[in-house]
Amino acid sequence: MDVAVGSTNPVKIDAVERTLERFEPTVTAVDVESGVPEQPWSVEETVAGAENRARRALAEASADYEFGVGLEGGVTRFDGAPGVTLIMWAAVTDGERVERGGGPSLRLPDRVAERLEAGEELGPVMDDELDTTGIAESDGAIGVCTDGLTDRTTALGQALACAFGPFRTTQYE
Ligand SMILES: O=P(O)(O)OP(=O)(O)OP(=O)(O)OC[C@H]1O[C@@H](n2cnc3c(O)ncnc32)[C@H](O)[C@@H]1O
Ligand SMILES: [Mg+2]
Repeated sequence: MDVAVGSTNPVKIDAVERTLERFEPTVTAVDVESGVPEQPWSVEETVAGAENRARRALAEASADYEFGVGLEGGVTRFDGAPGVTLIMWAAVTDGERVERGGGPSLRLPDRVAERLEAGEELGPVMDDELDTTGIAESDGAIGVCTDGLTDRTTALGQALACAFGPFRTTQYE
């Protein structure tokens, strides 16, 4: 099974390889535009980014690729939940159908939220606050903020499972 992923972030490639392991996929990174701002600020923008990445990755891969996958991180304010919440969405397409799945979500620390409100991007803000380099390409904000109870690879993998699963089961027929 050949899968084209619309990102070159190693954490996203890893999430796809690990989650789809039982299908022994060949996973290829395709550098595509998400078509949304670098820091999506709503569910709508985040889902659209995932979908654009999935469609564009499959379109740019060679013809024998079966699935395009898009993973997108975003932030939003949810009615009924305080603060700014980190969200992540996955999209999978086989070229016709598109399925979407959400990942875990988590309230960001207030000092991080304030900088995002001021227009900054989560990855660089986390690196600055934590004195790390490329945290978005390893444990991610979700790894740091959960004290390692989960990490970005696992969290993105959950979103992918929810978007990919419907292609494998007969429940939606
Ligand atoms: O190369 P791409 O695929 O764009 O990878 P990315 O890390 O930039 O990932 P996204 O564009 O999907 O995420 C949008 C922004 O949110 C940041 N982000 C999302 N989840 C994160 C996490 O868990 N930790 C740190 N930054 C995160 C990310 O670095 C971007 O600034
Ligand atoms: Mg990005």
